[in-house]
Amino acid sequence: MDLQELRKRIDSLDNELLSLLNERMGYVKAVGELKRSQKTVIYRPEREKQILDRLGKLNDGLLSRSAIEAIFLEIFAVARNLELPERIAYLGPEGSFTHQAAESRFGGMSEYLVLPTIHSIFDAVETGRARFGVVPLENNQEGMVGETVDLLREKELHIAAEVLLSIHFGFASFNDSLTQIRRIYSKDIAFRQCSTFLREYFEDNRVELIPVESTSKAAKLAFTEPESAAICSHIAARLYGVPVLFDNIGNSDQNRTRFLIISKDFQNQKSQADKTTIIANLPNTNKPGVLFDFLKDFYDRGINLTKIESRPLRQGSSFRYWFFVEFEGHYEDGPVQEILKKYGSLMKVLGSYVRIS
Ligand SMILES: C=C(O[C@@H]1C=C(C(=O)O)C=C[C@H]1O)C(=O)O
Repeated sequence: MDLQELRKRIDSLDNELLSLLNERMGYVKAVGELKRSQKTVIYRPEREKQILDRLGKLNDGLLSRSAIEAIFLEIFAVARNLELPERIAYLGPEGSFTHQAAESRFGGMSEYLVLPTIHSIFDAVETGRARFGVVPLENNQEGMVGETVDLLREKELHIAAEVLLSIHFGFASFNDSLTQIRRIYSKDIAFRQCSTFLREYFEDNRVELIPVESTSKAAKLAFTEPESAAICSHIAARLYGVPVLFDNIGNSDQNRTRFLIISKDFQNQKSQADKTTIIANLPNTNKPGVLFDFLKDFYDRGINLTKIESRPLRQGSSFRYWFFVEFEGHYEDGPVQEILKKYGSLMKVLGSYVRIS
């Protein structure tokens, strides 16, 4: 087949794809109307996961699983926008890893609200300025983002979904010679994650490491200030046009961050593989074994705990704690319900959502 013929066939398939996509959107619109009349939520991550799993199994062509996901996640995002355009708030500025996480789920066409702090994202979702918020929860090298965890306990919001993102840092600057650099901007967590690189290249040195709220703000500062550099995402360096001098400078190339999509709603149905997040205020007794008993409740029911983290209660000058707990399963599962009933109001369920591995 010559080029002309190949392109003719591609054109004809594109025509079919377009008409099929429009037909699909017709059904999506009808689903949207049903949801509106039943006052249920638009975003159903568990249904999207089911579609991706089914297509992944069905697929025997040239497309990889991640290619199918990329294409269909964009189709879902466009579909949801057609059902009801929903604004999404994320931790900015543009080009942050949180931006990347938000786009991976809500696509390039959604309306985004870019906010400067995690707190402001919770506020935007709480007041309805945004339907969803995207916030970082934990990094697999550094642990939890305290502000997110504490706000999850404080506010009446829920977790709709989780997103996992590989974090690759670059070193960006207009100065080609490292000796000209006096200041390096980044998030404090990123300085720690790139400590080996910093020690190796700025060992003797007189550089100042200046923490800022986000790595994209760091890129912006590296763009405006001479004698400066940023440790930031590629997407941020590109956004501000700062050349990346060294790529992938993290101590570990297994560096991943887990983000949460928060919303007011709490309606995810069960999928094949769910995770549940709860806040556990354990009974305030001085008796030994309170935490042990709680953990045993999970062990006895064969529920796999995936995380337990203590956080300070901040009650006077005491050293007392509450627990951020995650486990496999849905909050409606019988054994989970037994535990929740046993502890009553001491437990707060933040959400059950599709587990991403
Ligand atoms: C159409 C729906 O709404 C949204 C869009 C989906 C889609 O495009 O297939 C799937 C789930 C929802 O996030 C639905 O719930 O079925």
